[in-house]
Amino acid sequence: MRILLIHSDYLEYEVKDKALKKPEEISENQKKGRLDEVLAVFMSVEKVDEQNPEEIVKKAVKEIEEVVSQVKTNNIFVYPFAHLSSELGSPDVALRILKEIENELKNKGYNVRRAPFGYYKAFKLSCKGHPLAELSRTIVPGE
Ligand SMILES: Nc1ncnc2c1ncn2[C@@H]1O[C@H](COS(=O)(=O)NC(=O)[C@@H](N)CO)[C@@H](O)[C@H]1O
Repeated sequence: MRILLIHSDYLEYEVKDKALKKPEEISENQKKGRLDEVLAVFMSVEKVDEQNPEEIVKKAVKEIEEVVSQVKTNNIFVYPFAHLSSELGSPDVALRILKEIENELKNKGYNVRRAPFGYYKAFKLSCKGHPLAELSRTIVPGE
């Protein structure tokens, strides 16, 4: 999994068109979303992650929690992003992993939104620009 973490004044998105034949089913109020004072977490699930999705979920949550504590926010935006890797995992596994990451973070008490999966989306992001505002992580099963 490749992760890009951007500490932002806000992240807002608007769903445009389907990017997959069968994107995630969403309600009307999921077509637009915004969080302020947020850690935006863009994630590309990779083929190798399919070897042990549960381990990837745990490692991703650990990495996200570490950054959240450093930048001192409680708001997290889980954002499916297919452009951080050339070895993408299957959409089904990717969606399952992202939903589990969302749920684990919610269970830990964070305020979490997740952008819809399988759609082209317009988005606006306001990076804060401090030294820890732009971070990336790579996690793989086993290591
Ligand atoms: N492995 C993945 N990790 C994260 N998001 C993914 C992944 N696979 C699919 N998605 C989601 O599905 C959308 C489309 O994925 S995609 O790989 O870019 N596929 C396409 O764009 C297709 N139109 C052609 O393959 C992405 O914007 C993202 O929302």
